[in-house]
Amino acid sequence: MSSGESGRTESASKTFYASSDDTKICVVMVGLPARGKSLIAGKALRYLAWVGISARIFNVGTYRRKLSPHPLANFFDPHNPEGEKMRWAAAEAAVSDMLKWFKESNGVVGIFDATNSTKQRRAWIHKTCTEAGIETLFVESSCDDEEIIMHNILEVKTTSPDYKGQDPEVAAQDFRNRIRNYEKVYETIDDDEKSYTYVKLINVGSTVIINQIKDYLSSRLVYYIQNLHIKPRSIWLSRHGESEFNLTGKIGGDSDISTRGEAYARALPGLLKQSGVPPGAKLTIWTSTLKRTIQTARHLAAETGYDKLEWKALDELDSGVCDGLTYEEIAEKYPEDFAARDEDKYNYRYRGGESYRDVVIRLEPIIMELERSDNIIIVTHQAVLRCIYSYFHNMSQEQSPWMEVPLHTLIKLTPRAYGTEEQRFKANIPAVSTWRGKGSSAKHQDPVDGTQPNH
Ligand SMILES: O=P(O)(O)OC[C@H]1O[C@@](CO)(OP(=O)(O)O)[C@@H](O)[C@@H]1O
Repeated sequence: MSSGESGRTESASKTFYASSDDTKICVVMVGLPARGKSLIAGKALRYLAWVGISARIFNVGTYRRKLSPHPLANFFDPHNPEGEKMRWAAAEAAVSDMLKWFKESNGVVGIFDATNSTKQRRAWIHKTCTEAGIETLFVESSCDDEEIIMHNILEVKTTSPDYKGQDPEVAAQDFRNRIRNYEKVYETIDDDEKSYTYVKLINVGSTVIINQIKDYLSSRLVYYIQNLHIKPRSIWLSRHGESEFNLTGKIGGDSDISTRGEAYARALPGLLKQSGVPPGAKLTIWTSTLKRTIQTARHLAAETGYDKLEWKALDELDSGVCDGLTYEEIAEKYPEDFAARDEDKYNYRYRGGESYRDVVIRLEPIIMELERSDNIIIVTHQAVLRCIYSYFHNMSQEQSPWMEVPLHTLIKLTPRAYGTEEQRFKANIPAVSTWRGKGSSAKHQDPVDGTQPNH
């Protein structure tokens, strides 16, 4: 949009991908138990939700639990007819619900989370989906790293509802026996299935084999999945130190940091250390190309020797014709725009500028790179930080643009098997609050009582 055109709210239904493309995909997870399938499924779901694609997981285990809530390992023995019957019934119920969801809720990506361990089962899913006009993407996760398998057995499976209230040691032993039963019939995806679209992940992220990717959405998904790894690491997020514009309540711009902002920049190396960086860990500093983030990371880079990278994609949301104005001035000059932004902040695009939706789209390569990377500290801006944070915490599009992200605070995120762990470290250096509540055009507002600056 060129500068001067009126700001407008993009249709919320518009997704990241071309709206004319009506591809529907069933992502079929494949793999023995404890191979990280549900972890991959959960991450893919979070990514899809973040880029605005309607997606849902259909976990066959959840359906099976309705028929058999706490089965022992022999339930999964392929020679146990009773168990076999129930497992098929559960798979059929899940597929039937998934097809209904595609049709009635306009779903785009259904993730079919089960072992899908035989060629027969996969052929059935492929045929059922094809008949319904849905493409399939098989994602096989195999793993021969005993340490990873043991970790999955203990950390994930002993917390499964299947073993609720049981001694974790007994549960882990039973779960190992369950795996043995699956191994009796397990067939990896091979040349017999080369007409299928599939991705095979060996030891999550170390080796990837890709076959027959046919459309854009599948290629994005495969690219995302192949970037995943499960090595322990953390991601630190910080806004720049308080800027001269923050002090006067002006938005956007490329101002220097204030004296207090500089104090934060000097405190940042200590704050990062205090947050717990594993000894000898490799860490990279990412900033935007704007002065206030570069100045904030300056001492950190000099004192630690960590590599530093400037990303244009991390620049603050472009506020177009409103750049350099205060919220009060915007409300006065562009009252309709001001109200429209409050009405739907995620989708509202500034005249000649961007919306939060636009920022998410330009941040996609950052997320891909983050998934591939080890420890990263990102020094960026309020709106950009909200978008990145909402990816890790699966925060809704309505909520994320209103989230409070205080200045002079370091956020440490550590991805875990299910969800992201968070710790916050506040530098004891005062700063204004740049948070603004709906309907307000106050220069500085405290999110708690809505009136006080955060000094
Ligand atoms: O979307 P809202 O809530 O307006 O927040 C974004 C604004 O945050 C600010 C501060 O008010 O970012 P920044 O951290 O870069 O200083 C503005 O520059 C930017 O326009």
